[in-house]
Amino acid sequence: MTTIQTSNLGYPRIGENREWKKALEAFWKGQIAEEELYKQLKEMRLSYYRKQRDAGIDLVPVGDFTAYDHMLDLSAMFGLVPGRFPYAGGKVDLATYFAMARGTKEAAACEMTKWFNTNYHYIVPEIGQREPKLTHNRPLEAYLEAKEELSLEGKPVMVGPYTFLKCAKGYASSELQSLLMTFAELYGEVLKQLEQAGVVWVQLDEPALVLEMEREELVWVKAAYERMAEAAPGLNLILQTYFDSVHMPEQVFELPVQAFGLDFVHGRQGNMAVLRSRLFPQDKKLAIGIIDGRNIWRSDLAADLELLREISGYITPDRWIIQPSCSLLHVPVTVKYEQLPDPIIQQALAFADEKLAEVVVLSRAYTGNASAEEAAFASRAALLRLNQSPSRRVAEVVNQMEAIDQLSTARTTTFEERYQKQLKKLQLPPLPTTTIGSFPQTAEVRKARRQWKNGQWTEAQYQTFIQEQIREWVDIQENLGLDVLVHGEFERNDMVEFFGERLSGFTFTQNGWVQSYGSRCTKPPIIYGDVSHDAAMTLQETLFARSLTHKPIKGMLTGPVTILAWSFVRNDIPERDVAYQIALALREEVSLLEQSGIHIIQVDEPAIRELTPLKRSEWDDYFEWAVKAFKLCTSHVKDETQIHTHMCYAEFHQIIDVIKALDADVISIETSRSHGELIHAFQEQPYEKGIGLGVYDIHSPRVPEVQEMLNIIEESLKVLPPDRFWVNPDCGLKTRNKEETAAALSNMVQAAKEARKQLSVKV
Ligand SMILES: Nc1nc2c(c(=O)[nH]1)N[C@@H](CNc1ccc(C(=O)N[C@@H](CCC(=O)N[C@@H](CCC(=O)N[C@@H](CCC(=O)O)C(=O)O)C(=O)O)C(=O)O)cc1)CN2
Ligand code: MET
Ligand SMILES: [Zn+2]
Repeated sequence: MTTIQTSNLGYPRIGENREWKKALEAFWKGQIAEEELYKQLKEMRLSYYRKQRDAGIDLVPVGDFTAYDHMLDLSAMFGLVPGRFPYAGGKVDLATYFAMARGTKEAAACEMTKWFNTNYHYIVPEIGQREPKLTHNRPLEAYLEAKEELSLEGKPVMVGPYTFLKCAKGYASSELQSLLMTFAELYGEVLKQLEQAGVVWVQLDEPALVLEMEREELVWVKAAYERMAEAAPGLNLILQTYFDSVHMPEQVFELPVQAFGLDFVHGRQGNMAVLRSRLFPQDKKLAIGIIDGRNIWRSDLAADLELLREISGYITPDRWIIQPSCSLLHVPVTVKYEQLPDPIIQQALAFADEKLAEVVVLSRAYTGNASAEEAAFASRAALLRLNQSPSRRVAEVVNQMEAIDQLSTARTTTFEERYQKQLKKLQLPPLPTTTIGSFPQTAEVRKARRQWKNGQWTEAQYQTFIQEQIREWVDIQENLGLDVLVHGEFERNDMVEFFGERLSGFTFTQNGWVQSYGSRCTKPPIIYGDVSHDAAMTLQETLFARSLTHKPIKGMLTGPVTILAWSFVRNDIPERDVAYQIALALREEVSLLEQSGIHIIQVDEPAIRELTPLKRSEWDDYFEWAVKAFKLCTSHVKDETQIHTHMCYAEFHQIIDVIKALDADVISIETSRSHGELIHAFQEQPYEKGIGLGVYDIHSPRVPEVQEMLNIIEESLKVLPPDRFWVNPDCGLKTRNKEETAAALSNMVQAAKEARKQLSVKV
């Protein structure tokens, strides 16, 4: 039998010990120079290539590595520098590149948004401000470097023109067709140069082809790909889709490329149906995404072998490329240094490096290699041990879940009625000001936590330290004149990991970091078993804050859907059931806060939009359980208790109905980077409950002027009810420093006061 080609779609940038993050942040702080940054980045890049090659991967991706984000790399390569940044043309320099990502004093950063249904955020390309041009050939540089330094025949990777444009903003949908042709020329030039350099395979990522697109668009996509194929007729193109099954397979398979990459993990049902209907063209290669690039569990390789056997009935193995389902960007680097408390869980894990090993084992096992076959059965045994582990099932939780329909999922009074009662109790001014929860997680705070976790600090020392932080920031908030205060979340390493650490059913890695945006990483907890509430999680800090002030303190919880979305989740039961389990646990925490006299409780659900299925036809089912989960933990409170929620990075206009269905008394949403679009949405669909539109971007170190925020408030009040409008930043302030935060909040309170004056004049 022939050997089967193996491939990888993309490798994590951050490094085994987050070297990448550390290098970038050192550069931004001025601790290392540009040259040193480049040197370190190059070392990392080459070491990742070596690792992948040594693992036995035939097609090692090049060009996926970045200094911030792969979409921003494309914008820069095409000279798409927004007009507000100075730019003289030519290759975009590093300062401009980072300015687009992070903003400067003079110019606001580019918008950042979720990459499909992941917790990765990309920098949104802005079309129409500067003429697109090919300023340099980035994939070519990466290819040549790998060839020269390592004699590696790399596979250049980039997002394809359709997905690039679908993820961009600044143009009307009527312009898509002509833009596709403009970009086809530019991509064509890139590909031509790659062909001339001797490149064999190029991967063009087109995850947007899994969305339910218009048929017409695919006609345009075809024209664009024909143009690109003409430019580089000798090149082999892999059209790569992921995160779900291709939407219009018949049309997609007509595109002039040499291979199609399909996701057989997250789009298994749809993509297998495509193969079974014999739609896959026999003269193309099939890149089989079979190892899950989105979760950390080992693959059941014995089951994968069975699937491959079925696939061989539709397309012969000499035409296969075996690979992960998507880029490994979404999983941590290696299990090698992990020591989880439960060996059964430890043995069931596979991060990026282990997944590449799985890809190779699978291709060898399929072609009859005995030790690979053995390894395939060992993986099944490891997963079986996990599934049968008694820690997975907790009788009490099972019983609770069975009785779940008896619990309330709706508040007893209408919004109008209870909001009046709440206002009376809370005595707030019009346009009340608040924040989203977290205050700066300074180096000092992180160091304190590390010392406590290492045992260098006692529990008491750490608690005292946290109390000092809370005290300092309650004072600051009072002095600034904010209306609803928070304790600041200093005790939390992360809004999800923190709750995971206090609930049952979760376990943790030491170093399982994943990039979320730019240099920011998260360490998603692992939900391996039934989830339940053990003891109060937030009472101590919240009540301490309350003891320091007469102003209302808002209790802060992370919602069930977000805890689910930002954890690595067991896959032996439906996600919905895990969400309900978390909801039941949070319901208890909400009760504890309420019983302790906390009258405002915020349950953050920033990930509710992220988890929506990519196919709209599956939305209703998802929203039904997502909304139910939220209501399970919030609807049982008294009328006087005000429930807040918060969301960020969402295309809210698509989910306003869902936001309404949550029935939260107040919602705060991020808007500053995409304000206009949202205002427009509220014009069309009025929103009647309490709402705070973020008046400033917290992801940028830039301190906004009073007038800017006043403008946003004024604009918002044209479409939203002034008696229910709140003033707040876009999101939590944990990534900012103290000075920026205090200065920005001071301006925000000022802006709210100005707006109140204008309001009283009008009234
Ligand atoms: N899970 C999650 N997803 C999210 C968000 C979020 O808040 N959480 N927000 C949105 C945006 N994404 C974000 C993701 C990460 C961060 C972030 O601030 N991450 C921190 C890490 C946070 C953390 O877990 N910190 C830990 C560990 C910190 C750490 O690195 N400690 C050092 C030591 C530090 C020292 O001694 O100074 C070490 O272990 O080596 C802690 O505080 O305890 C970072 O990358 O810098 C912010 C936003 C969307 N998705
Ligand atoms: N309460 C959280 C915070 O302020 C909400 C963040 S949403 C990503 O950090
Ligand atoms: Zn947020």
